[in-house]
Amino acid sequence: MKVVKFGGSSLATGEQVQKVFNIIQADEDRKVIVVSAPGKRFSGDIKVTDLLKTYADQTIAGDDTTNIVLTILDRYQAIADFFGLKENKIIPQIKQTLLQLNRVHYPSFDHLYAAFMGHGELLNAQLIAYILQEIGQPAGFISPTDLGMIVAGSPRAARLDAASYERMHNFQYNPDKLLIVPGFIAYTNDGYAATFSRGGSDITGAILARGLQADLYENFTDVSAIYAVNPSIVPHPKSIEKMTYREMRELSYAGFAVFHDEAIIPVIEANIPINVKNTNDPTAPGTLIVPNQAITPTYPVTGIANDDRFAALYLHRYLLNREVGFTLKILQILASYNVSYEHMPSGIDDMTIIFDKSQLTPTIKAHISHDLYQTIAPDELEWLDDYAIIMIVGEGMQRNISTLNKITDALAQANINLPMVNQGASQISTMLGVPVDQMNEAVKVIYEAVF
Ligand SMILES: Nc1ncnc2c1ncn2[C@@H]1O[C@H](COP(=O)(O)OP(=O)(O)O)[C@@H](O)[C@H]1O
Ligand SMILES: N[C@@H](CC(=O)OP(=O)(O)O)C(=O)O
Repeated sequence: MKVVKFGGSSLATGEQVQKVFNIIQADEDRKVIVVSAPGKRFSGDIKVTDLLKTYADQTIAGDDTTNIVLTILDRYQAIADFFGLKENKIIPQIKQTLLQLNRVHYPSFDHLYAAFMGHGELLNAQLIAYILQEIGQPAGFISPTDLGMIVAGSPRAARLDAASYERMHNFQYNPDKLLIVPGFIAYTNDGYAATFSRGGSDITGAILARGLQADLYENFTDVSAIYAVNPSIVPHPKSIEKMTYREMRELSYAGFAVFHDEAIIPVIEANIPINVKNTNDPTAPGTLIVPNQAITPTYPVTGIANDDRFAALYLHRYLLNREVGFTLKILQILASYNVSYEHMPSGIDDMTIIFDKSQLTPTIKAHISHDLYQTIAPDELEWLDDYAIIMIVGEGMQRNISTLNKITDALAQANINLPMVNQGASQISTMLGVPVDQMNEAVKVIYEAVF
């Protein structure tokens, strides 16, 4: 049995949904279908999830929401119209649900955002199940809760409740009927809606693949393979035919937006391969992501990812290495402001702490600086706001120490600053810190040097 996830780009229009139906019908092992909300139809378009965020913003602000509700409804209506469902029950039902969203009391704004934004997937799954039934394909909408999936934690970055897998294992599905499941949204034990982090339909698919014991997790998107580098930076890059879970996890963490980094974890635990495929070119083999030991690398480097969502704090103090508890004091300060860090490369007299910059407001940074001066009295403290990370990843790098030389030489020749180099403990990745304005150039230079 295969769990198959279709991303927002695969469900943006009626034409795209028709391609999805063709794919489902072409393989009878495709039984559990996880759907995202309708995505962008063209460059510059707005995803339904983002329209729902605007609806939530306007609701909180007490603004008139008539237009935004109609804009969202139009996206579903256009898909229904493509299938000729002029007189139907589903569109009025979708409208009712959308209008109802801002009449409910939510315990917090985060709960409100999760409920509004998660409805993009919920309504799309209901619409798709309805259309399939109308065209004579046995299919039914099913809520994640009814499959046994319960989440906890923050409403907009939910975590799976560990007991969910046991419930999912006991779920009996009818092999004659397709299950249409909304991605991204799930519910807590108290019945509140929560979502995974953005792009989280991939996570729903991975959890269901493990929970329902699938043989394969297919992830359909709008590219024919995962490329060795972001195709918007290097045109027509090399495709990756096969890669390991840990390569994918490192690359998706550092910017390969095509697959959510958290979505690797459930499938790793159950050893289920992932096949990333193209809805617009479904016979292309795509990229296969497999257990770590299942690959003999042919190239040292598999992929180069880049992301500019970071900020760094540079701290210098002589004899830092001699002071017991120095790092502990820093971490206590960060924890007191509820700030987590991503990486902390250090030397004998200095260290750099790298953060996801979405956590850092000017006030939080000022408080952290103040507390650090009071507690550890650094000789130098500097915030680097525009900090990008480039992650060079490959199982083959363990046996190829010359790769790093090639990269640093090429960057030096291109006059690119390299304030940080960090070799991951797994030895399959090297992380470089570069200024944001040199990131794209650095990625091109590295790609040329290693491929
Ligand atoms: N290394 C990469 N390989 C392939 N696609 C990439 C890569 N890095 C970024 N992308 C982008 O990821 C996009 C697909 O992800 P996403 O927009 O989340 O799709 P979906 O709508 O199917 O969920 C591609 O269109 C491409 O622009
Ligand atoms: N629709 C949600 C979840 C998701 O996974 O979407 P997509 O498949 O379009 O990346 C989001 O935009 O975050």
